[in-house]
Amino acid sequence: MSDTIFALSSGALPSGIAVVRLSGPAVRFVVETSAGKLPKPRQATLSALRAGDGRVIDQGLLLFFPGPASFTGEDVAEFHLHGGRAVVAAFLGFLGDLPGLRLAEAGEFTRRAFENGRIDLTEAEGLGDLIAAETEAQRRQALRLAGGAFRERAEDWRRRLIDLRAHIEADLDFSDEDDVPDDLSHEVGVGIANLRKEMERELSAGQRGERVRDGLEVVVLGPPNAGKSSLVNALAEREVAIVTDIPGTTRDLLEVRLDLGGYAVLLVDTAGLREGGDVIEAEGIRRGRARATAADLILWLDENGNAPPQDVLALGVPVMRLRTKADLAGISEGVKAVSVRDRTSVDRLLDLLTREVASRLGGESPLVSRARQRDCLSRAVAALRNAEGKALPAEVVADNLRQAGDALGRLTGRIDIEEVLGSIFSTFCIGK
Ligand SMILES: Nc1nc2c(c(=O)[nH]1)N(C=O)[C@@H](CNc1ccc(C(=O)N[C@@H](CCC(=O)O)C(=O)O)cc1)CN2
Ligand SMILES: Nc1nc2c(ncn2[C@@H]2O[C@H](COP(=O)(O)OP(=O)(O)OP(=O)(O)O)[C@@H](O)[C@H]2O)c(=O)[nH]1
Repeated sequence: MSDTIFALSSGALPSGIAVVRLSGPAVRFVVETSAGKLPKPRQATLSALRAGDGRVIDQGLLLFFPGPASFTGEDVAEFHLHGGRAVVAAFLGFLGDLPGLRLAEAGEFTRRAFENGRIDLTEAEGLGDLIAAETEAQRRQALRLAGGAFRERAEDWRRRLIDLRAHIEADLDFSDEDDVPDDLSHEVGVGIANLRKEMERELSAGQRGERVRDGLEVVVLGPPNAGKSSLVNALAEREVAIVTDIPGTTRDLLEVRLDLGGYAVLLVDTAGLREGGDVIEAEGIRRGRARATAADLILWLDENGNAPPQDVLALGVPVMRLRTKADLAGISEGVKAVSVRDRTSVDRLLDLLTREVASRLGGESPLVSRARQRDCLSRAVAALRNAEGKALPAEVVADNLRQAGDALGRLTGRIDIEEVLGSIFSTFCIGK
């Protein structure tokens, strides 16, 4: 029999209310011990909540969700206590002393929901993302995933794969007659190609999905003293980076998270690019370049409005050029100018960046939003491609369709994923 797990599911103490959640076979016993009796299922009930020795810990609301129609599929209870440290400590102490009860690990409630078939792995990932979401686009995307949009899609694909395999079986049965198989194999070929195209569309939308989830990476590059750190501070509206008039001040990479119009952006300040300087600075420059290689956008800053050097352009990353310290010189043509001494110019730049980010990441929330999902779907697509070759033996086609189905099975967690579960759920909060 599994343990009964419990955790403080609400946030930092003290708080107005604190929610302690439990799941498992001992829940009925715990509720009866603490509240005296089981309340009506799913109805908030006010009760004196007692410790094992009968002393009242708090007056709180209690909810009981009998399994299997609960979030985890097991009996679940929630105690809504006053969010004082001593209240919560006393209550958790009471629970910890009961036999068969232990504190939940990170994500363990959701893991049980998954293991009991209440949700699939993409929904679990969506719930994790929903709790981690910091921007509107992240929230929308996570809610769609948590609501089962990807699961439904994957289930539809899987049903169609099974149908196609059934057609092929029929094809094999007809193999001694010459007229029927042609029609069937044409139908099967079209079915496979359609599936593959739909999956490819989701994969390509998923590039956006991963950027929405992880944040679009914008790396600030430019010569020493160009005003990079000053601009990063101005964009972030706080003093995150050290600013001095000494060239070579910034040595390590500095990351700032921005919310631009509901999209997460990771702004990375780097060491000014130059020859010479000490080993620390040189390492900083190396890191800046390396980071820029994988960036989504480079902001190239130069106080004279000069273009970036060839090796920066050669990275193949889109570059936005900015002339800094615009308060010091006249208007320059062609290059956008900004001064941290002129808030209007910084706000204009923020608007410009927001439009750029929105145009890249906007649109309906994609289903694919992390590498694991992309890998599974890519494998399914690869298997379908292998099934599409001309004049392949039916057995080979069928085997590739089976492999595509297995890849979808790993996506939704239906098969063979024990080793990835730990890494997925360990990033969750305790109590989720
Ligand atoms: N107090 C509280 N608020 C919460 C949660 C919770 O567990 N407790 N949630 C937790 O994540 C979210 C809501 N999600 C939930 C999802 C499923 C079930 C549940 O019991 N499902 C049953 C019955 C559904 C029904 O009555 O229609 C089921 O799926 O069979 C409960 C909450 C957000 N807010
Ligand atoms: N007048 C004026 N001075 C600025 C502006 N932006 C930055 N500065 C000054 O330029 C100097 C260098 O600024 P930083 O932001 O440290 O430049 P950086 O590019 O990060 O420098 P490194 O770390 O050396 O690469 C500081 O003295 C800033 O106060 C601006 O818009 N106008």
